[in-house]
Amino acid sequence: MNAYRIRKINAIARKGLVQLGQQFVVSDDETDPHGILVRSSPVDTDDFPSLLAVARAGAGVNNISVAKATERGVCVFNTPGANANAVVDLVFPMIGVWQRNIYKGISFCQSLAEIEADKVAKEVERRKAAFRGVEIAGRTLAVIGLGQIGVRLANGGVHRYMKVKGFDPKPVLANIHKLLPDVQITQTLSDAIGDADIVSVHVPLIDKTRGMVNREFIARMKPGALLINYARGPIVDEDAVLEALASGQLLGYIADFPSVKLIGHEQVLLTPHLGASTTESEENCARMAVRELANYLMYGNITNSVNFPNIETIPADQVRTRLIVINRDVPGMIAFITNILGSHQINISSFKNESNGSIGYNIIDMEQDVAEEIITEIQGDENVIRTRTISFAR
Ligand SMILES: NC(=O)c1ccc[n+]([C@@H]2O[C@H](COP(=O)([O-])OP(=O)(O)OC[C@H]3O[C@@H](n4cnc5c(N)ncnc54)[C@H](O)[C@@H]3O)[C@@H](O)[C@H]2O)c1
Ligand SMILES: O=C(O)CC[C@@H](O)C(=O)O
Repeated sequence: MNAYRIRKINAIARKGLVQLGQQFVVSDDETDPHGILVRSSPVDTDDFPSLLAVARAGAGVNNISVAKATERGVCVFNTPGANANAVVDLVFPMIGVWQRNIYKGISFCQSLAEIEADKVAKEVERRKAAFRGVEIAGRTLAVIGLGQIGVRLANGGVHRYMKVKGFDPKPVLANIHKLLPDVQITQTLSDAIGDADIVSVHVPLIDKTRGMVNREFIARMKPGALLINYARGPIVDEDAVLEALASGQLLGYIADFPSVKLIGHEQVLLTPHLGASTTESEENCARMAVRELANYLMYGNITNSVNFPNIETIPADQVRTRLIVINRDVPGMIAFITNILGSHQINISSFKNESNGSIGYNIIDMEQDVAEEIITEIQGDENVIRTRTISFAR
């Protein structure tokens, strides 16, 4: 087999890239890749004719044309949890920076460079009352979105002696099992945010969450609360935030997504999309994304896809051909595929099928070569999105 061509978009940590063996050629400017490794840059999967898969080294996939990818049988991966510690590790310090007026205190200290050395200590004691803050212990934290980040943040709040509430309309059970018992899961959004001093949003950017934090959302919050957005900029309606800051409904807004409207506002603290920017997180994401992509390209196996079901099977020694069939999940597809193979006297040594409710994914192993016409016959069905054969030269 010729090498798989990988296009690397954005900086992907070396500790991940080195996992790619000689079967892969990685470059920043490949125009017709089989696989793409990306972080936050936009990817239109229709731009790449031979594309089989995109691996997002990170959580959010709003920068990738997932719907188009699904229609073309292109698998999209992300790396759940790989950068969650990094985000939580930043949100709590940022709450402290706000609640304790640290950013104002730091710039005050810098201004002391201008005065005489023997007056510095006296000036510090004279002026420090202006930067007195409030503690987070005892305050109520509402976490919206109890996923990989939300659960860690909620538990972190408990460890900081906060009263913690969490809301998620469709949580993943495995995440909920990791919540500390002291976290109160609410049935409604209002129950979570109604009396919270701090509301932190950790949901993906999808159609339903775009502009989710709007005037109505903010009106349901406790007056004078702090709003935090380390999820995505467009989840929050910035005009609504600015109005609420002016009226006192919100005391402050902390976000990872600077915009012209927010920059320079004295009740807004901004970081430059730094949530996942730690050495550990970048390495975790890169390792995970590379493993997912390589396993898909070499074997058709799927772990952590956002548009295809998880499926994994190791080819037995005697297998020569692995046929992958990606189809719309309608009745009769398995019978359709096996009937065609059977009618050509092809013996199937292993057949594995998984569905995510809309896409069916089949891995069919055979101990012989399969003629191109047979694949074309399968591909001819209107519900077959894509076929692919992987040959194992033994
Ligand atoms: N600032 C950064 O650098 C950074 C880093 C990592 C992730 N993120 C963003 O944070 C998001 C969450 O990351 P994660 O790893 O926790 O993802 P996740 O998929 O583990 O969790 C997201 C959770 O949000 C829930 N959810 C969806 N719609 C909701 C709604 N309307 N109300 C409440 N909950 C809702 C989902 O059910 C899920 O449990 C990502 O999609 C990404 O956009 C940003
Ligand atoms: O790659 C990054 O630096 C940010 C990643 C983050 O936004 C995510 O969604 O995981």
